[in-house]
Amino acid sequence: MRLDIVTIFPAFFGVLDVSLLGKARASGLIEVGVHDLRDFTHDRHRTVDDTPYGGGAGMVMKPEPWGEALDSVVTPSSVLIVPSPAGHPFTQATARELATREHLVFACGRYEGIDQRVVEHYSERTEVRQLSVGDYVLNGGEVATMAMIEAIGRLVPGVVGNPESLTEESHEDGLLEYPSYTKPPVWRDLAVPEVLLSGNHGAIAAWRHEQQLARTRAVRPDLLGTADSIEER
Ligand SMILES: Nc1c(O)cccc1[N+](=O)[O-]
Repeated sequence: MRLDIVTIFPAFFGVLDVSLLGKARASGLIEVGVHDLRDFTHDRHRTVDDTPYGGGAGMVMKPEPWGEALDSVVTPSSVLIVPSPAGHPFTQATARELATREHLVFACGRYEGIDQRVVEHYSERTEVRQLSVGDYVLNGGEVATMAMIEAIGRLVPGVVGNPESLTEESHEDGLLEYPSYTKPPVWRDLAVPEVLLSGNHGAIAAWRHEQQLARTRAVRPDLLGTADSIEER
């Protein structure tokens, strides 16, 4: 998989050289290119924004630098991802789907966003996905891009050492994950649930599933379907 990121803050993505994704890059499983949008400007001030047509507060990112920057990386087989509060929700299912694609390009907008014609132009040439990581306001697309890259990158085959660890996580099966415990068996008078020490794998699996259901009902009832489908889970 190759990732290309276009941003006015390229240094923000230095963190991609460490941790899991750093290893994935070193092993060649994931290639990453970070591109400074200002390198695609031609004026002395390296201008990337201007005032909005129709008035209003803030500035809008100009289409010209974006066109030159994206032309340098986007191909017909790319997926151009534009993080946006107005985007479709980015979920674990989205991450799983995007982890199967060969080339993802992330366009990190700032200010009031990118001139809409950029999305319109590239929608004629490749797959464009406007995606949101949450219903709150960020100053730009960089944090959202990092979250998406982490969620997607860890699902690329070979990135996570033990693929088993990917199957028992929140949202993988539509439920929140069960609580986890490790040694010591008692800590500050708090004991690990007996069933986990029983060695009875069937009872442990049943307890964990019930914990998933209880947590999901309590914290994220929106993830559950109708009442009967809850019982089926
Ligand atoms: N929420 C938000 C934003 O305010 C700005 C850029 C991207 C996002 N997002 O992906 O959710």
